[in-house]
Amino acid sequence: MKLALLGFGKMGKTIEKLALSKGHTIVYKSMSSASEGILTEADVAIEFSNPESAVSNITKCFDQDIPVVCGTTGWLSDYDEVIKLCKRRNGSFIYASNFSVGVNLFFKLNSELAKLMQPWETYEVAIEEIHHTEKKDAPSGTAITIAEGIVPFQNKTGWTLEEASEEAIKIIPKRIDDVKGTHTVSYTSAIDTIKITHEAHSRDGFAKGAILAAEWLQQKKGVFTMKDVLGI
Ligand SMILES: NC(=O)C1=CN([C@@H]2O[C@H](COP(=O)(O)OP(=O)(O)OC[C@H]3O[C@@H](n4cnc5c(N)ncnc54)[C@H](O)[C@@H]3O)[C@@H](O)[C@H]2O)C=CC1
Ligand SMILES: O=C(O)C1=N[C@H](C(=O)O)C[C@H](O)C1
Repeated sequence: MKLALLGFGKMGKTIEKLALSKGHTIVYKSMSSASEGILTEADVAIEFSNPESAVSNITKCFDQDIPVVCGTTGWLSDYDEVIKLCKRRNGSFIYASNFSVGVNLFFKLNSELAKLMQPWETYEVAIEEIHHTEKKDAPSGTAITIAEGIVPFQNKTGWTLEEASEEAIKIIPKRIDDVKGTHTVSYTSAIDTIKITHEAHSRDGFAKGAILAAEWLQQKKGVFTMKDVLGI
């Protein structure tokens, strides 16, 4: 498969390494205004840039009829517009706040736990996310997806970075050195705490999942998620 990498930082470089080892080729790379290669030669584009650049990069791919796998977080206020555009252009698109298989299994576990905890009202749910100090957005996209998985079962309507309320789940973002990504969901009562944690040991899981999504998306039309890719 011929890949375009839109964004060539920590994730772009990890994806390049693992894609080459699977026999794929990189025909285009972009780092802000600088780019090398020809975008239209790509079978699929993988977009990991920053919250300000994601929408214009995705649009550029739709304009040139190139399927897009997007992992950039922090741009979701524009998600509905991007989906409408994808449908208008008959494009191909997958966004995931986290492409790692482990985190996608964790999302399922999180929803199951939220369902199990539903009748036990003395427990207060909270989410903690820890990432490296270069991370631009807070809370992490993954923490937002985790909150969305809890909301239907815990009589909440959303999340907050402030104090927890009747309606909102508290998310606590922490930034520490080179932490790759650790997410913990806790249910705390006066008596005890129940916790589940996913801890990424490297960026390889995110990159492998994004490549798997690109392989899956090639030749397909429409808007998909990692649930479609993994069949879970
Ligand atoms: N969905 C997932 O599984 C994961 C998502 N992420 C997200 O991916 C994004 C990138 O993460 P990192 O690679 O760690 O960041 P990074 O800061 O190391 O790399 C971003 C790169 O994008 C480049 N860039 C800036 N403007 C650009 C533009 N207009 N077009 C193309 N490239 C541009 C920068 O020069 C930089 O090299 C972040 O939003 C992060 O939260 C990170 C890891 C996993
Ligand atoms: O910026 C990162 O590094 C990560 N970002 C994603 C997020 O915001 O959830 C995924 C992963 O946790 C690493």
